[in-house]
Amino acid sequence: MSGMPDDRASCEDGAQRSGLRVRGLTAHYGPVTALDDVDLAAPAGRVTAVLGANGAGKTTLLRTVSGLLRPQAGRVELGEVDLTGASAEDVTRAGLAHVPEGRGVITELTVEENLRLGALLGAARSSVRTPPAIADVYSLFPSLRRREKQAAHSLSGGERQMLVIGRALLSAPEVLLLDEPSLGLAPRVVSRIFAVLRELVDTEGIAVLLVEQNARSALSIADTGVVLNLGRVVARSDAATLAEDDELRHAYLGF
Ligand SMILES: Nc1ncnc2c1ncn2[C@@H]1O[C@H](COP(=O)(O)OP(=O)(O)OP(=O)(O)O)[C@@H](O)[C@H]1O
Repeated sequence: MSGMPDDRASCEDGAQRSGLRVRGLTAHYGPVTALDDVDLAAPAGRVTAVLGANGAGKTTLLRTVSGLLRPQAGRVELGEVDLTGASAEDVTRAGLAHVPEGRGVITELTVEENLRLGALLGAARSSVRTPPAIADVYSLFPSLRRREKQAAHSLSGGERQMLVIGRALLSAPEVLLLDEPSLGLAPRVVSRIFAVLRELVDTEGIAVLLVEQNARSALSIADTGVVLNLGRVVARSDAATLAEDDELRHAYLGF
């Protein structure tokens, strides 16, 4: 893809490490406007939470950023690289990993085989960012190591979520897009996954864009939050300020 950085020097210049930026993003499904002129930034080394009720546009935002849906207007930028309208494959190659809602593991493959798929993508990006080893993912999520030879369909919901996050990390992303990673999981499992994410953001400088209906949990690990309602940004602030805003919490965040 034209303009994509292809060597370490361009990365060190900050071409990608500054994270994700979305400007004026507008997306429709036929007559339904799902995103309306959305601006947001997910900087490197930060967790940015995208919050809002059912139908606010959160999933559409991630699908548009990751190239699954073409926007009607606006721009998606990774550092200085314009990814607007790029294919999902080019977006992944540029360093954006999308973990969709619903735990997209390949159930017939073993845990290790699922992880090897991520490692293939990471190998393709190794001139830009050093990918972790599969052993590193097992260190982050020890329960995956215990099940490395098992088919992914035998995993619990929490383990599946760990597997898809692990697979995404192996692709050596600059930006990790996570759609509802806490959905259906026990609070203890959510805390474990969020703690790992926080550590990765702090140590590796990855940018995380975290879509959550569970606003309270999301704000507990996020640096900043953006609140969507009917496809528009209705609030943005640091996480602590959003968590303390009673009016906003009652109107949009459900806690
Ligand atoms: N495939 C689709 N076709 C038509 N309309 C859609 C489609 N997907 C989403 N929408 C509509 O777009 C709007 C935004 O939906 P979206 O799924 O992005 O919201 P969300 O905030 O992720 O909500 P949820 O948490 O329920 O997934 C909603 O009005 C929804 O009904």
